[in-house]
Amino acid sequence: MTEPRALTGRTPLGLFGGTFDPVHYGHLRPALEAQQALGLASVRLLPCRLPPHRARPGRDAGQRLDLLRLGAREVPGFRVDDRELHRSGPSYTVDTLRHLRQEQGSARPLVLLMGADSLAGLGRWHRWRELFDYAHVVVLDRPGHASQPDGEVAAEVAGRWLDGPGALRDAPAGGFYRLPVTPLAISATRIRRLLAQGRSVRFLLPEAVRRHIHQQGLYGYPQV
Ligand SMILES: Nc1ncnc2c1ncn2[C@@H]1O[C@H](COP(=O)(O)OP(=O)(O)OP(=O)(O)O)[C@@H](O)[C@H]1O
Ligand SMILES: O=C(O)c1ccc[n+]([C@@H]2O[C@H](COP(=O)([O-])O)[C@@H](O)[C@H]2O)c1
Repeated sequence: MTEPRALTGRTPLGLFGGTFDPVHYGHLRPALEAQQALGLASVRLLPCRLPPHRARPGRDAGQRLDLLRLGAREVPGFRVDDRELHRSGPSYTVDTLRHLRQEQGSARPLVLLMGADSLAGLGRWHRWRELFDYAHVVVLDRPGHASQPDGEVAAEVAGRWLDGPGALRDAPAGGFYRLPVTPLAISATRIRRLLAQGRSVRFLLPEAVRRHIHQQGLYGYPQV
C-alpha cells in the first residue's frame, strides 16, 4: 500500500480500527488531530469484518467499506486498509498488528489509535497485552468516557506512559499515551437512530458519505 509521504524506517504509522457503520466526523477529526500532533506519516483506517465485542453490524463489510472510502478521501494523509475484511472469524486487533509488524519491519513505530470508550473495554480484548509487543497505544478523548485506564489495564500500562509524542519514535512499540482531541459527541449509533427517525445527519459526517447513504438507501430512510 502506498503512503502519502515517503516513509523512512522510523516514521510512525497510525492505525485506527473500527466498525465504521457509518464513518463520521467523530472518527475523522480525532484521527486527523492525532496524525498532526503525533507526526504520523499516514493513518490507516481498518474496517473490521466481524467486531469481536458487539452485535454483527447491520451493513455488510462492502457497504461499510464504500462509506469509509468516501470519508477517507477527504483527508490526504488517510488510507483505507481492508485486510480485516479478507479474514474469517472475529477481527482480532492483535492478529492485524502482527501482520502489519511483519510487513513494516521491526524498526517502524506503529501507533494504534483508539477512542476512550475502546480503552474502557481493552482488558477484554483477545490477547490484549500482546498489542504492546507490536504497537504503541494512543487513546483519544471521547466525551462521556474516561481517558484514564483502570484495573488490569492501568497496571499493565503503569510503566509504559510516554512523556510526549516525540517518544513514539524512540521505540517501535510498547508505549502508552493519551492525546486530548476536540471533543465531538458524535456516534454511529446516534447517526443510525437519526436516520431511523427520518431526521437529518448533515454536518455529523462527510457530505459524500451522507449522499451515498441516501442514494443507496443503506439505512432505509428517505433523504432529509
Ligand atoms: N466521537 C468520537 N470521539 C473519539 N473517538 C471516537 C468517536 N467515535 C468513535 N471513536 C473511536 O473510533 C473507533 C471506531 O469506533 P466505531 O466504528 O465503533 O464508532 P462508534 O461511533 O463508536 O460506533 P457505534 O455507535 O456503532 O458503537 C473506536 O476506537 C472509537 O472509540
Ligand atoms: O481484538 C479484540 O479483541 C477487539 C475487541 C474489541 C474491539 N476491537 C477492535 O477495536 C476497534 C473498534 O471496535 P468497535 O467495536 O468500537 O467498532 C475495531 O477495529 C475492533 O476490531 C478489537
